[in-house]
Amino acid sequence: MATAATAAAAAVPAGRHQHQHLLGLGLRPRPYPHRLRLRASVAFSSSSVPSTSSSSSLSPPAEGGGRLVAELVGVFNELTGRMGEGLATTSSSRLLFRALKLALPALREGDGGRALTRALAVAATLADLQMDAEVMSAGILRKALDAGTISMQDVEAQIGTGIADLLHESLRLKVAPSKVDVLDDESAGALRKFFLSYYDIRAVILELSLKLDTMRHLQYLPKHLQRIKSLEVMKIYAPLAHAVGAGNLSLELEDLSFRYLFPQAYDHVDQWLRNREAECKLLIKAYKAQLLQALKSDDELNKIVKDISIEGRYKSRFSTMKKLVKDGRKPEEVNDILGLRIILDPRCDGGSSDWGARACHRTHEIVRALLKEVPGRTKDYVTQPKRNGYQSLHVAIDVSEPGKTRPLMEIQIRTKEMHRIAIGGEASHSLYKGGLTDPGEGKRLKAIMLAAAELAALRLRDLPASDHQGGECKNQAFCLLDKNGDGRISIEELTEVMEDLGAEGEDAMALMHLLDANSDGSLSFDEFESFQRQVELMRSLEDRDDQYTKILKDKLQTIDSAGLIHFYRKELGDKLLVS
Ligand SMILES: Nc1nc2c(ncn2[C@@H]2O[C@H](COP(=O)(O)OP(=O)(O)OP(=O)(O)O)[C@@H](O)[C@H]2O)c(=O)[nH]1
Ligand SMILES: Nc1ncnc2c1ncn2[C@@H]1O[C@H](COP(=O)(O)OP(=O)(O)OP(=O)(O)O)[C@@H](O)[C@H]1O
Ligand SMILES: [Ca+2]
Ligand SMILES: [Ca+2]
Repeated sequence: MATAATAAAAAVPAGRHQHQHLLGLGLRPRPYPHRLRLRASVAFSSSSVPSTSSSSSLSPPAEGGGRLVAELVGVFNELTGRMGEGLATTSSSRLLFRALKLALPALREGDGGRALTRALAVAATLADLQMDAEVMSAGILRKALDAGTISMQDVEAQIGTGIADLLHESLRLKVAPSKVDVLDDESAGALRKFFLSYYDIRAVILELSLKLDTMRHLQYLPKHLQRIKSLEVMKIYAPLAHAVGAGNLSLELEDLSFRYLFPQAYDHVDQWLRNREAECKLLIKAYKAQLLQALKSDDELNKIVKDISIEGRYKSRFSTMKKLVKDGRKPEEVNDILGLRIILDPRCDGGSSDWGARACHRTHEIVRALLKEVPGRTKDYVTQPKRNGYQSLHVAIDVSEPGKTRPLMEIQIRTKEMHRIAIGGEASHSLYKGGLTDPGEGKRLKAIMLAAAELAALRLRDLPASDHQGGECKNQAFCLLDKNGDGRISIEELTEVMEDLGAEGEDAMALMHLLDANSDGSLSFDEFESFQRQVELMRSLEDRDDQYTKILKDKLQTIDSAGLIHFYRKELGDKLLVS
């Protein structure tokens, strides 16, 4: 309903500052298809140091070698902060630190300065996919290997055979598609199955992340290669990503290849979706908040469920295009451009499925009372499950206002158990969209993934333990630099890491001089932490500047069309308050 939408938009906690920086380094988890922006280097020009940071411990570190250490520490913190819970253990961090020390100097010069940024973005993609440090390190090292700046012997000697094996496996995968002459549906399907059956699943995921990197930089390749690579991605890698459960990665891969394969159609769909995107995303957020509040305050529903969550999404370019060509509908007739999914947790699971059905139907009543349901487009797969076992209740909602037509919104209502089946069971999304046809195959795939994860955990356990035996490490970067574990970073320890990074020995002296606030010739924990804070500050400043520019641009674009000027003012005002 028109007024409900506007009121709900205004009710969203708009000004809440979104800086959930991971260790303050300017990177926060972002869902695809947003690009990751990882800076390869930190700018330490004195002009970017804020006037408030004039104390000696916050003065800028030395150029050259100091900058390299700052970069190593910054990147290391950023990546470990991004890793899934429990994955950044001490031994896995050591591995990542070693890989970064080997790869950073090798990548810094490559590809006009882009090589390092790209390698780090690959590692960040892998972290978002919950991969461990071994796979992330392999991602970074693969980019250095591809650039020809390090050899497999370097990896084996300096990092270890576990990663070298993973890299060998990923290099074997890389050439597999070229062994198939004709990429028709049949051979593409066979190739996808081949990947899943014969390769370490972690190498498959690594290859997918590298493909995403290639696709994000396709503009640098000649046109014919753009087409060939896009076709490969569309036929093999995007469905493969669906099949391994990396749904968001798959959507971005699809959209990128769609863009290069069918530029005109892409432009058409892209423009249509882009024109509505900012407003629709705000509406998704607003309806989500409004619905959650209404559902949580309904007594009858509360008797049946103990928890309610809602997910929202805006439809991707390629997925929309498929709907348009399927039966020639217009974009405004596609009923799930905006999507919400309500997931209910009934108080009584188990035996009586009746609780789940009752919860879904009560939720449907509340939705109906609040929003404008499009007649004849409701599908109740809760009462009548699909043959594959899929259960969910779907309604289409008209979110237009007088004089302002908008795309339709789909609301899916399901219980946690129904959701589990839709995601991983026999009605799984990978079967529904990922090109797998046999349910048994889905199960086997899951088993392979679990086994691979277990193996990875074992391998990491076998790595030599940290030098800091026993004691808890409060700051992983500090502990890795303080090799002898005496609680201070000595000039010898600093020189060693700087030489590994390709800097001169004297640079270590210069950096020590800058950071050693009490001039006792070594870096204490506190001195190191203030250095780290400075690295973080630099990164977040750059990021914030970009962010403000973007916010302003977005807001100015949408203010007229959405008529939500007060909402924007409030949001923008609050954001600018944070300095
Ligand atoms: N995981 C999974 N999701 C499904 C399945 N069937 C439907 N869905 C989800 O439910 C949505 C709507 O499906 P339906 O209600 O069958 O509608 P449709 O025929 O695809 O779309 P319209 O013709 O536009 O109404 C899909 O877009 C999926 O998100 C299934 O078997 N498994
Ligand atoms: N109504 C919805 N609310 C929240 N998430 C949704 C909704 N519909 C789909 N999704 C999720 O969004 C992602 C992209 O789905 P997409 O819209 O491309 O396909 P789909 O809806 O699953 O299938 P179809 O192409 O048949 O519509 C998937 O992870 C899917 O589970
Ligand atoms: Ca859909
Ligand atoms: Ca020491």
